[in-house]
Amino acid sequence: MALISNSSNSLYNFVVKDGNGVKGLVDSGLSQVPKLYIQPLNERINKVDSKPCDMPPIDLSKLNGPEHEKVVDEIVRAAETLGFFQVVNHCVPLELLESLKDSAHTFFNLPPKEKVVYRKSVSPSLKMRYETSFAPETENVLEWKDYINMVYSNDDDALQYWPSQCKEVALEYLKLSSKIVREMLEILIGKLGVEVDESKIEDIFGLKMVNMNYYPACPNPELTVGVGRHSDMGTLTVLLQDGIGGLYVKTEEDNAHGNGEWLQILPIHGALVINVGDALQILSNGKYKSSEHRVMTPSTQSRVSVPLFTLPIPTLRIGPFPELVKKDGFAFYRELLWQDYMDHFFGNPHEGKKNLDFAKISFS
Ligand SMILES: O=C(O)CCC(=O)C(=O)O
Ligand SMILES: [Fe+2]
Repeated sequence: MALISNSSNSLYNFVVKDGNGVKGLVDSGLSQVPKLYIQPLNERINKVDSKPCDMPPIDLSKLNGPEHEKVVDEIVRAAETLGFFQVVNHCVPLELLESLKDSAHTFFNLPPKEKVVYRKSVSPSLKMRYETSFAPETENVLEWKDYINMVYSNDDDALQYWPSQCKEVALEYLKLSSKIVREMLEILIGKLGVEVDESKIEDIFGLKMVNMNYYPACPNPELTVGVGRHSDMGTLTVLLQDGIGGLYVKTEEDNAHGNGEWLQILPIHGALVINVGDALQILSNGKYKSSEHRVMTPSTQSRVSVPLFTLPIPTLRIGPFPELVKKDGFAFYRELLWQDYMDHFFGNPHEGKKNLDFAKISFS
């Protein structure tokens, strides 16, 4: 076991540079959270100030029956208000969801030397990265999370570069949950009343990546955050969370679901969480909401979650759909190259929905 001195610098090196992650820190026999992880008061998550989200999960199997229109309305309404909803009776088998959670635990329980080979600086491919926190180079306080990021380009690369502990299940999950994204996008874009051709829809969610997030149990969970306030950058995210809980979403002021409050997205066995990202908020000229969310650190058991992020392809120019701008009379967002938005997003620590300012048109 490595000895960690109290200096922030050597702690940073141990966790970030040497690739031991928060998991390595916890395994070193930590009884108190180091300063590097203590959040300022306004960023800490207080369970008492939040309530559970009471929106029932949406049954996707009903899209194929007489209640089709009702389910479509539920999806559209959820995307317009909270920007988050849960779905059940989807196409991803429950056994696959279980295997995904198991394989996430298996990967993060590997000894550090087997994980560090995937650090950005040494990984044989940028298609697989093992990281900790979100942007440790620019954050004053680190997030209590390790994760892997598996970017999809083709099956062969995925099977070559993604870790053996999870590559097959992650690939299967990516394919099946991409079908859900496609179906949701057809519904959501269809209801905007705009005509978008087939190839453009493909490009709008053509960049796909599966992450596995690992939040070790923390001795002082109330002082830390698992993930700080942020919105997802892309088009739609499909998220598998385990049964531990801790995902909180902020309602906008005067929202159907609350008034600037934090709601917990309670775990539902077999359900997947779907949420709108910044790209879809921009494309829909603000009609669909990319909500601010964050994750509380677990206290007794480690938590895992597995998001599929879908994003526009980097070479696509993204802006509100022209027919919508015509209908609305103005554009809330400028058109931009998607690669530029991604560079902006990854260059800054999490700070709520601030990234969207990069695309917003100022009316003052
Ligand atoms: O772990 C979770 O429940 C959510 C994680 C998340 O928001 C993200 O990875 O963007
Ligand atoms: Fe997120």
